[in-house]
Amino acid sequence: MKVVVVGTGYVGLVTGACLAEVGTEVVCVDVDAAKIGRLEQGILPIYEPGLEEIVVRNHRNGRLKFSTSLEFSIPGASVAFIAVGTPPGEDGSADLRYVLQVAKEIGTHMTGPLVIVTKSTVPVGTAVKVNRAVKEALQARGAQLDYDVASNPEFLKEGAAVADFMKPDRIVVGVNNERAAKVLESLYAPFLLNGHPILFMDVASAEMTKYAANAMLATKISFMNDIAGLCELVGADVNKVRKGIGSDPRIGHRFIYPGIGYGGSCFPKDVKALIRTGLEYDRRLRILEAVEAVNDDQKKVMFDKIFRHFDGQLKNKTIALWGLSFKPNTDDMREAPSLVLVDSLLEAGASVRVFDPVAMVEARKTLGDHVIWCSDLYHAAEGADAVALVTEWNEFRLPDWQRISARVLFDGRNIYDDVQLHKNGITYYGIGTIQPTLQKMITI
Ligand SMILES: NC(=O)c1ccc[n+]([C@@H]2O[C@H](COP(=O)([O-])OP(=O)(O)OC[C@H]3O[C@@H](n4cnc5c(N)ncnc54)[C@H](O)[C@@H]3O)[C@@H](O)[C@H]2O)c1
Ligand SMILES: O=c1ccn([C@@H]2O[C@H](COP(=O)(O)OP(=O)(O)O[C@H]3O[C@H](CO)[C@@H](O)[C@H](O)[C@H]3O)[C@@H](O)[C@H]2O)c(=O)[nH]1
Repeated sequence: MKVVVVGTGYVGLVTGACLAEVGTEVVCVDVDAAKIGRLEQGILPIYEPGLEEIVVRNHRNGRLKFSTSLEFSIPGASVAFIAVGTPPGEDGSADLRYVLQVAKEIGTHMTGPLVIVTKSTVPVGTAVKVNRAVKEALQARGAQLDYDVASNPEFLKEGAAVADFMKPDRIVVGVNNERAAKVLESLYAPFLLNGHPILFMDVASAEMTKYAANAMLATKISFMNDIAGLCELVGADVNKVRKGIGSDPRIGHRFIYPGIGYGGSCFPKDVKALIRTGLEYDRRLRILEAVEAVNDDQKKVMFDKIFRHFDGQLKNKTIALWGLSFKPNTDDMREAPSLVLVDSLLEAGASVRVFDPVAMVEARKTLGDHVIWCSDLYHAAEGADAVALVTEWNEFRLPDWQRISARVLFDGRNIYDDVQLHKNGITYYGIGTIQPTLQKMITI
């Protein structure tokens, strides 16, 4: 089977490479000619563990091709995935212009029967718009070709994208007829060997499933961040509370880690878009409004702790940041909480030294020369008054504290052991853990 994937970002490139890996003939198409040129040479536009290997291997063996031309790529394809961005518009709604542009191009260039699949995250009703755009483009050229429009939202996580795609918990497919279902079932058959299901449903439900999944995960995180804030006030330790509640299988251990707020290209924008869809139907999604508000506040929590610790005097203070990306194992800086923290620190007059294992090139595009770029965690900590752990990269987990002169540590992801840090003479602030002032009171 031949497949065209339009858009070679996180989703499109991973989809194309993983489909090629199991034997499908794939052409990945993108308007960004420089990106396509680099991909042809085996240079990837993003850092994603395991991706380079399968891209290069399948490109070499000829199953994975790259092109800037949908016109030349689409003949002979049975499936066309639309995997372009759906960034938030000014009112928070998903901007569908790229999706509909691609739909129009597909209608303009398709030459035979085709299943057109939206893989981008799109609000309910988008498949209808895609259908209309394809139909109009076909009519404009006087062509009559069979096609179906299906919805197949993607659930991969950045940093684990290849593993998530190769071994999905489930594959959700929204279809209008049996014909499209059969094509997609055979395309995905190699990924279902681990027993996880392909869930067929109507198109609107598939589109909604994606937003509901991300909204639920974001809700779990904001809920825990709210509880973490209360833990600090009452003198409880959220790490213990997390284990205590996670052990109930109805709650589960995953996605209940407090931190400095969720970031990335999905949760913030998808929560916004779902709230917006609610408003279009005159229905306020009050839980999600709170989820978003809690997250906005959570991104400021670490700065507030630093500010209070230094009695509001951050001029002439140097703060070292460990990690910049919105989560480990990615260089994605979209909506990264580190950006909010850096802004606040600079505004308060602090100087900021930063190190991230892979996101520095990407981060430099936003932070420029406003921070001091360092070569590793120890270099970042050199001469710093405090260290702030922002992203829980593995290489930050076991530092040699003897090499760190700063006597205060702000742990934005609760990865360190406060007792061990105290032994090393370091004052420790976690998120939702027992704070130093209260620790002293408890000791007294
Ligand atoms: N990033 C994720 O982890 C993730 C996971 C699941 C779903 N999604 C959703 O998938 C979609 C894509 O996300 P992403 O992070 O891969 O986006 P991205 O911004 O990384 O990549 C989008 C790509 O589409 C290309 N493009 C734009 N218009 C085009 C056109 N007309 N023709 C060809 N190419 C075009 C861009 O050049 C870019 O390379 C979004 O809707 C997103 O919400 C993302
Ligand atoms: O317990 C947790 C889990 C995550 N996070 C934060 O939440 C954000 C998102 O993390 P994660 O979900 O792991 O990464 P994404 O790549 O954004 O993946 C989410 O967004 C994708 C795009 O829609 C979906 O496909 C995935 O299923 C969904 O997990 C990051 O800032 C994390 O630090 C927490 O604060 N606490």
